[in-house]
Amino acid sequence: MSLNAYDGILLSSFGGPEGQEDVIPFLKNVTRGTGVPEERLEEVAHHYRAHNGVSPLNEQNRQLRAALEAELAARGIDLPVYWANRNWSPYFAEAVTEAHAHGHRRLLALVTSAYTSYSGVDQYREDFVRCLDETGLSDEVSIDRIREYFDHPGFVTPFVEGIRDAVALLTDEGAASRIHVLFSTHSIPDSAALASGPEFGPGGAYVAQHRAVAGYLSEEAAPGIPWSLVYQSRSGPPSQPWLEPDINEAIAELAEMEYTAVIIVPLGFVSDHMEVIWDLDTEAMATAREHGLAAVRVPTPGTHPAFVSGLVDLVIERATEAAWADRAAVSALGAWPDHDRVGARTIQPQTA
Ligand SMILES: CC1=C(CCC(=O)O)c2cc3nc(cc4[nH]c(cc5[nH]c(cc1n2)c(C)c5CCC(=O)O)c(CCC(=O)O)c4C)C(CCC(=O)O)=C3C
Ligand SMILES: [Fe+2]
Repeated sequence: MSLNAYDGILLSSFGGPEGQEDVIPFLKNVTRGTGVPEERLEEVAHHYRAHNGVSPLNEQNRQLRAALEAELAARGIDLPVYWANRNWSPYFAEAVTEAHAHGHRRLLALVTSAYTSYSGVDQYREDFVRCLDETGLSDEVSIDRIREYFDHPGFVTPFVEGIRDAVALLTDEGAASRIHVLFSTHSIPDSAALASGPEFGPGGAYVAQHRAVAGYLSEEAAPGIPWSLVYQSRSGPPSQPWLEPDINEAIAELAEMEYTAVIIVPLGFVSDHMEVIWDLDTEAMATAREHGLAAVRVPTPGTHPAFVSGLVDLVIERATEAAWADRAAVSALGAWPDHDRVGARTIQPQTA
């Protein structure tokens, strides 16, 4: 298949440290210009230190790139996949310079972030603009960015399977009578949530998207089991309001309400990176144990075949400018709109 609209894919991610000596420089990159307090940085440094200073994220992205290459090849689509990050090497400027040197000019960015937020959308746009400026390639290279895929079948299918497995496991263990599903995502400041799409009310598009997918997953994979949307990985100064409740507080409250088991769904995350293996597998699991609750953490999409193939479907959808009605989406919000192009002389608006 020839997809003339693009000649390369830019797998775009957050980046993470690859050894103890990277931890502090990485955290400085992440928090530059933000009001994250010193105590919080030390706390988070400790999470990385406990894993030899290595974030699992980079290896997960290398595996995702390999899986995408295999899926593209299997479908006869000739597009190279470049991988680059916001906060750690390989940085966007390196990958875009390399892509340009190989003769590629029209890149499509697949971002490892499924929802609308500053971190997941606008900040990537700023990264792309800056990297084209820095490399002097703004006139030659363009970068389009795939739409938010929070309700694409490729992203939700791994969660459907994981939740069904967790229900079955807890039912076998006899804890079924009082299960609660906790859909967990990254807390962000209330003001940032609102700014993600004020037309959706106080939590903005960010909260509306999570609620929509959680509702779908509940019906599809855990019908009749109560659920709630909870938040994790709060940062920033204590004086600033962030989305609540925190997952650990929610677990304590469920124990008081005589629930006996929780299913923890890492709904906001694409792979098992540090926020998942520390804040959920280490902290939230310990909280559940303290309160005598059985707990199962569902896998993230990672390199699940449905996710990988869904990402390739999204590439095809964008490259062929698929009709709106043909764009896959499982939630009531429908397929999220495309974003405008960055670079290549003009910023061309994409029409829906
Ligand atoms: C919405 C969101 C996502 C999901 C969407 C997306 O993927 O973008 C996300 C992902 C991630 N966040 C990550 C790591 C960190 N995030 C931090 C800080 C912050 N995150 C925020 C939000 C988000 N973060 C915010 C509002 C801050 C406060 C500072 C600021 O206003 O920017 C800090 C600094 C320390 C701290 O404050 O916790 C670290 C180290 C990693 C890598 C994990 C690994 O290494 O395996 C990943 C995938
Ligand atoms: Fe973060």
